[in-house]
Amino acid sequence: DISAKYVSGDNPDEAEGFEFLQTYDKRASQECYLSVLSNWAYATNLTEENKQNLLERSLVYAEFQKEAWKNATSFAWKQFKNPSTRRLFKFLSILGTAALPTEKLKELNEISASMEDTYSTSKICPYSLQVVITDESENLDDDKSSSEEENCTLSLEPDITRILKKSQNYDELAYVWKAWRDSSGKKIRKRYERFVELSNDAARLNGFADMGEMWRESYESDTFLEDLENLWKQLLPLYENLHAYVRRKLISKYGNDKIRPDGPIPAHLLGNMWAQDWAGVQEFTEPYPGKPSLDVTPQMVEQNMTALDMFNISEEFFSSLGLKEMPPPFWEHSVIEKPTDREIVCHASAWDFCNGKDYRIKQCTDITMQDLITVHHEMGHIEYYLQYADQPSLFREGANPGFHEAVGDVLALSVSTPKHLKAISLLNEIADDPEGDINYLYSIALDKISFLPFGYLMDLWRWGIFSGNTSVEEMNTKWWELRLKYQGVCPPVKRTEEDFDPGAKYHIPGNTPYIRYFVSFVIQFQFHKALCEAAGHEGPLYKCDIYQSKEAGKLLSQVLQLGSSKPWTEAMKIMTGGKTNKMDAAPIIEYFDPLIQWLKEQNKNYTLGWTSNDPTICP
Ligand SMILES: CC(=O)N[C@@H](CC(=O)O)C(=O)NC[C@H](CC1(C(=O)N[C@@H](Cc2ccc(O)cc2)C(=O)O)CCCC1)C(=O)O
Ligand SMILES: [Zn+2]
Repeated sequence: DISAKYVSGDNPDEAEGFEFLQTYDKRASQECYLSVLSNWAYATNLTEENKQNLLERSLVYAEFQKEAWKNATSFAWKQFKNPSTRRLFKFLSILGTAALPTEKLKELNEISASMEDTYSTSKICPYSLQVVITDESENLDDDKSSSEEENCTLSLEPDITRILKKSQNYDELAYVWKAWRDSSGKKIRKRYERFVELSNDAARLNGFADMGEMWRESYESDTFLEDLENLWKQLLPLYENLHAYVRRKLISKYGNDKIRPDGPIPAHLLGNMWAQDWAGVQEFTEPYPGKPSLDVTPQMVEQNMTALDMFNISEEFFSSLGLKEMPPPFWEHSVIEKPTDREIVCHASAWDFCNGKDYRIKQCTDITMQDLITVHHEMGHIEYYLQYADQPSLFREGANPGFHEAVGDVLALSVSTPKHLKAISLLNEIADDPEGDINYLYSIALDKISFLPFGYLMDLWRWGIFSGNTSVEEMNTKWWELRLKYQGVCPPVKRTEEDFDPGAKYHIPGNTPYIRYFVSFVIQFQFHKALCEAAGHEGPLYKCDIYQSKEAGKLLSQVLQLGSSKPWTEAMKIMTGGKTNKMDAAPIIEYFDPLIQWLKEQNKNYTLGWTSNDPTICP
């Protein structure tokens, strides 16, 4: 509800505008609830009926939004005196895809739901069967009975994810890497091309040049693109040093006939389907082997930990800071384990049902440390929803999307410390010495530093498509040019324009913008530094654990309660105690400094960086 603080100035139009907002706010929450509920029903049970319900409900919601938009834009809201009222109208004046004529909106939603379905139900055959199912059903050996396909039941989560982490067989990894792309991305290329056209139609109806520009609006900054480029320039040395070290370790494992000492790293060897985090190679590349492992997965399994235990551990961290606990409907309606009786979207997600009561997480939780971190990430979204629940519906968003992505990860930076893991008896012993510290920083770098170029290039690629700088005929070639330029990785098998590798990553068929994660991976260290200072931490930043600090919780809560009621620059100023209102790479560089010095020493006689004259195949 909109409290009296939005009382209008003396302008009669403004008083009427204020009344309109009150009515709108109530209706918006109701319509939002129904829309989210139908979205949830489909995501947790991918049936044709649920898809149809979702598509119908989406059209009803669009009609409501169009109606509200017509009313809102009939006011001269830019002259309104009250800044919050003006801000509410500003948000209302961007209609989004609901601006499309009904037929086009129907087509857009239909394509969106079907791409999500294809991605979420994609399966591949095990390496032992060596059968690659593609549209042309070019089975290597035609007389293989169709029963082969029945054995082809490996899904991304948890099966393929586990293989990519565990297998160290070059050819098996290459097979799985290709088979996944054939069964997911390749199948949606045509639909995605049409999806881009319709998205751009919608963007132009909202007064934007293309959908990329409409997405960037969320950052309310006309220096956003150059700010990002500046951050990347500051972070590239960290990434190059990690890349050079890991490449050397992989060469000694797989042989220098597989990886050039000055070349890109084959993308399938880094323990992750998209090479976006390299935690999977920690075991055999860590600086000081033989130290107690920092991956507590074995202990979690040994203690018979359940998904529910993991959620309770996470909630306890939030409440230890004095933040809000998960409300009863959360525990009642969340789906935290992969069901066995139906197909669902396994990609983890947090949901706000817009009624101030119902909040849920959907996660096919695996009993691993990585998934314990993901639980904190998702619960961070829920905490943000809870903190801004009293804002008007239009302000129930993150200060910017990067803020929303940073909340859970900030807490996870404390949870991951050996000290904390020991405190919750997930680690028996810790190597509390300089070598142990380097191993620890290395394990966090494999999550955070390795991610940076991927977090950046995903939307560099998509903005290029939306703007037309990248033509649809060269989508895959452009993708691999960016993957080479920023990530220094290459495809183990030849890629052509028959393929559509970006489509093999959830956020492309899921149409979720991605630059939010690059922003988050930078600002979460600004937040960590600020919260550690509030908690009275002394010593190196990477040793800080804000657990049980009510002061840290108070500062975080002050920022989260704002939602999107103020520009994110003001929220950043509050978080940093007035130090800055910008994204700043200094805290992440400070955090990893001991590791960077160590890596520079290790790399001093070796080549940094990479070259390749064909981005579409490893040299
Ligand atoms: C209804 C709805 O959609 N809700 C939104 C939240 C909201 O907008 O309110 C939502 O739940 N989005 C899902 C998405 C899931 C994950 C993800 O996609 N992560 C990125 C990048 C990354 C990787 C490592 C990491 O530590 C942090 C981020 C990837 O996996 O590539 C998967 C695991 C982690 C987060 C998410 O939670 O952001
Ligand atoms: Zn998130």
